[in-house]
Amino acid sequence: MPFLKYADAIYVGGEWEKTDRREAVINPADESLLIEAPVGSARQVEAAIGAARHAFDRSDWSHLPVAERQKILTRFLDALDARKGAIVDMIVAEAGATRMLAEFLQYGIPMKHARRTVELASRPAVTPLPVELTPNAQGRTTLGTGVVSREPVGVVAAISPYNFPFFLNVGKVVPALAVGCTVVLKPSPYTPMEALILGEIADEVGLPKGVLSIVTGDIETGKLLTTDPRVDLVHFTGSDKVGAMIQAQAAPTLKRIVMELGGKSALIVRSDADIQKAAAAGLMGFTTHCGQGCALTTRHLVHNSVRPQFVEALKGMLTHIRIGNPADPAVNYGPLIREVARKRTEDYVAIARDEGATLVSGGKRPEGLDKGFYFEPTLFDNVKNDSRLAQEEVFGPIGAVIGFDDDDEAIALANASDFGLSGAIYSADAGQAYRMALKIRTGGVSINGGAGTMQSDAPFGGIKRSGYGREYGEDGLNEFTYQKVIGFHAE
Ligand SMILES: NC(=O)c1ccc[n+]([C@@H]2O[C@H](COP(=O)([O-])OP(=O)(O)OC[C@H]3O[C@@H](n4cnc5c(N)ncnc54)[C@H](O)[C@@H]3O)[C@@H](O)[C@H]2O)c1
Ligand SMILES: C[N+](C)(C)CC=O
Repeated sequence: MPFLKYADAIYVGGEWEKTDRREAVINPADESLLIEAPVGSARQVEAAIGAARHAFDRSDWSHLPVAERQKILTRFLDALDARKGAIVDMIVAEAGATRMLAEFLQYGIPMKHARRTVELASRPAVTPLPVELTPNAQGRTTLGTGVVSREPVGVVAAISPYNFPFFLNVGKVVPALAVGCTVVLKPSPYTPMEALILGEIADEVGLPKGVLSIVTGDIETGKLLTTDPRVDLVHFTGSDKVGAMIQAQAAPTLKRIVMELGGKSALIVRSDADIQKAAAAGLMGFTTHCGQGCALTTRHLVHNSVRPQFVEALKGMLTHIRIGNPADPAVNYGPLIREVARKRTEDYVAIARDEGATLVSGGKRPEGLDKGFYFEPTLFDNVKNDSRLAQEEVFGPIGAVIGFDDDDEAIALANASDFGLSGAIYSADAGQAYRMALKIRTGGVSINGGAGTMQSDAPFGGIKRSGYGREYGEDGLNEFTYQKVIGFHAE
């Protein structure tokens, strides 16, 4: 399938450069070869950083009037929309997302966020300080005032994971460029195409050379980007384990970092909840993208009085799952990304059984699907919150049902996690759900199916091992800036 114009080259400083190394990228649905993707060399990665540094320091991008950057970025987003069909096909083939997920969540939402980000870039970048009268050394009063100016932080190394590749690449590149930063983007080696296509679009719309480079590779490329003194900010999305490595790698050069990491979020179902709606949310919480979502609610905390109904309802809904090749529009549940992820999920089934949890449904490779990295949606009941299944991020399709007896216990269980990314509450008493949401230590909580952090103006991010910093909305934009005070003096 000819997804890319330059499938054998990476985008360095505005030029397409062939690489010495190539690595196979396979389709997780059938293990077929998609492309022999280019892998950047250390020299090429260093050249991309150099080009970004030069483009930033020359200042013609960061000092452009914001309206000019907005025009270029709107052309950039329009050009992406013109290739939407091909990009959606790419996400289906490379990330294994079902067609519907690829179209609406993996493509549609980030494009909506990106257009809003471009609009928000014209927020006032300079705000006045109030006038202040201060006695000086001679006892005379001086007039203190000035402005606070938001400046682009500089060169950004954007590092993204495989599960929502287009979403997260666009979510890093667009706000960084909108405020005047320059960017070197490194995607996951499993999903390089959703990044390389951004280079083609940059070329097409005439983004100045060096403002955006796309380099490919894995750990070595990532290490170069996070240790090079010419990089000012690392904007990382991925696992907490790699996040911790990056924090250490970036420490000697004291880089700023934004970390969007993993989660083990709780769905709380109160006794007065609409059980059908809560079970539908529970289903989405571990089956969406085969469980490969950071903000999914994989821990289902259910009031013991309604737990049997919840589990039954969920079990019934699982019968509507159509597993198969996600390119087929009738399929609503695809594969995991690689065999290592499939095997890890299988291992957690064994761990959960050893821990005494009750297997309700799933637990193995689906029959008749021997090629591809498929795993049945798997539900466990009677899970203990301090078990490994409840505490560790599986990043595969396993839901864990845990009982509780009152709201305080539900809040305590939700918070008894090293992660703190998202959460959800179902209850007929929205006021009580809101009071509970205020006590839950995560970056966001959705009540009765509210859009929560998936809105374009809502800051997205976590606390604890889910990371720090925010994406999207004004706070997301501000992560790519620093504040400078310019003071005036008048006698
Ligand atoms: N919070 C969020 O917004 C969010 C969104 C999507 C995924 N995630 C998380 O991402 C993880 C799944 O994605 P993954 O398996 O691709 O993550 P990962 O952490 O294994 O890899 C992420 C990226 O880091 C790179 N990398 C690996 N080692 C590196 C190093 N030492 N230095 C620099 N870069 C390095 C990888 O090549 C990849 O591009 C899950 O934990 C998931 O929760 C978080
Ligand atoms: C990108 N997002 C937040 C939709 C899903 C994370 O894996």
